[in-house]
Amino acid sequence: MAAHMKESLSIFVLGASGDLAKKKTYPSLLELYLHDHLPTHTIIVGYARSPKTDAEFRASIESYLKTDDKNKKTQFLNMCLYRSGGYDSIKAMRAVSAEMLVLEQETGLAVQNRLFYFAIPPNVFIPTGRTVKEAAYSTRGWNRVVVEKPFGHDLPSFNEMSLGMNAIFPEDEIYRIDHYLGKEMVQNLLVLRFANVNFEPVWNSHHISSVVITFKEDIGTQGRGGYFDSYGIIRDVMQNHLLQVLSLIAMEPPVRCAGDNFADHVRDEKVKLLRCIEPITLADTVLGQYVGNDKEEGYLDDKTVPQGSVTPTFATTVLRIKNTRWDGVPFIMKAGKALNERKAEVRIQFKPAPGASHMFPNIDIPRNELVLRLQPQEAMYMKTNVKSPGLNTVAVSSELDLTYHERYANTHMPEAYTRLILDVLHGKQAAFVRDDELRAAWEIFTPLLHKIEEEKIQPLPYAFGSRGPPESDALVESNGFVYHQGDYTWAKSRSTSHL
Ligand SMILES: NC(=O)C1=CN([C@@H]2O[C@H](COP(=O)(O)OP(=O)(O)OC[C@H]3O[C@@H](n4cnc5c(N)ncnc54)[C@H](OP(=O)(O)O)[C@@H]3O)[C@@H](O)[C@H]2O)C=CC1
Ligand SMILES: O=C1O[C@H](COP(=O)(O)O)[C@@H](O)[C@H](O)[C@H]1O
Repeated sequence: MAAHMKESLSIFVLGASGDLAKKKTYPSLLELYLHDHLPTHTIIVGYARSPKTDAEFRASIESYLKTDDKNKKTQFLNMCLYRSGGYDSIKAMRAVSAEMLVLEQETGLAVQNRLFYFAIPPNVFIPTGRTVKEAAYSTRGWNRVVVEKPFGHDLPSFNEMSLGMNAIFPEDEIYRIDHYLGKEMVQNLLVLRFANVNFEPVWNSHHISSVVITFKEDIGTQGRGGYFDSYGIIRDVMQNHLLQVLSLIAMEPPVRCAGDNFADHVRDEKVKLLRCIEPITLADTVLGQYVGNDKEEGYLDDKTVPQGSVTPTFATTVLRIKNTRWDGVPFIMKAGKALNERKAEVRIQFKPAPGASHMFPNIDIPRNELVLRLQPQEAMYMKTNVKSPGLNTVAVSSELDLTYHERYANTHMPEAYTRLILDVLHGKQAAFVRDDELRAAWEIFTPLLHKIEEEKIQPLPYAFGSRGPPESDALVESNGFVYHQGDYTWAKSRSTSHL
């Protein structure tokens, strides 16, 4: 019998009535179901405070479940139950657990695994954790708990949460999701760096002049300003998603990148790297907040944002890694909402080719850049200088280009959450964040966050739909990034630029 038929699985989605559950958790569970990654005997029980019948709950998630296969969608919805109760109610949770036990026992399978997905706000993690542990843990299989950010607000609050969670669950049962670790290009980083001969020799301060990690959204807070305002862009994406990407770009080679028990090899290297990063300073940071125009409202126009808020919706900051490989190479993070485009990318800019300016006098030769575009449309391209084809002898900036949707046109690209939930089912922790990683991450960001908040630093205004405050480009430029003003355009548009 295949392994996934020998064990039953009960998935408890705590906070099932909320936004995250609807938009991410259930659609990813459906994706796993459609691709036959859920055990044959799977039950999904949603749990939250609001009372709803199964039918009402199914109706509330139905429109978020995207598939053309109506039969499968109905079958999936029939697997989804819903029960209500308080997050600290042992009695209510026990009743749900007893009901699940009956269904598990009906399968006749001896191994009964349980996954608890915490799609709930962090202030109820600990009471929920206690309730689940006491009232719903399986005694006949594994138990795994998936938790979502934010993992604290700063170092002291993280330490408090970590103490509370660690008193309930051992580390190998906790899966802290950072969904950026589930993105295709992020998952690709280990293979790209360590399974190729060409990158590792130049992956250091001798050849790389700067690394820019960019996150841009072209929408504002859209009524979610209440949540966003107490976090700001630094906590929302930099301290977690972008720092995870940075860690994988910059860490030393792990002992193993695949096979059994490799998770801690990778996570050990990430922690080691994070501990070499100096706390960020305000002098190395530009903060911005978007203002509206005739079409779009500004941040302060969002009714859910407190009047006069100085929360940054944009930030550029420089991280300095003090180790043998990277000393002197600025790692620049840029992130913002309400900008000119939606994009997440890593841009590794190389130093000028030695002697090139002497050999090609009066020619402005752009820097080589390796660009890893995480979204939209995954791509990896190396901006490379070549002679223009034909009789002409001028140089052109071109690219060695791997565009995923062209090269892997028929490959299914799962959602980040889908890959990560599948890893949980397989007990793989490499793409989840360990407790000590988070502590090291907060150590880098907390002094800056406290300074911004204590001194109420006023962010610079930038227009909705712009590239952010111009002071950001000045900071990036002063850290050695060279923006080539030429007219390079991607070959797709069938034009090239002459140097
Ligand atoms: N396979 C593919 O899909 C490929 C696509 N392309 C496309 O071709 C286009 C050009 O690519 P590329 O040259 O890599 O990217 P861009 O020209 O968009 O950006 C280059 C870098 O310069 C920064 N920048 C942009 N404008 C300025 C400015 N005025 N001052 C200072 N810095 C600036 C950008 O920052 P910021 O992001 O903050 O604006 C970015 O870091 C892009 O649309 C790219 O997606 C190229 C190659 C392959
Ligand atoms: O965690 C978050 O991420 C999203 C961006 O995720 P993406 O996969 O669409 O890039 C961001 O919009 C949100 O503010 C933040 O909390």
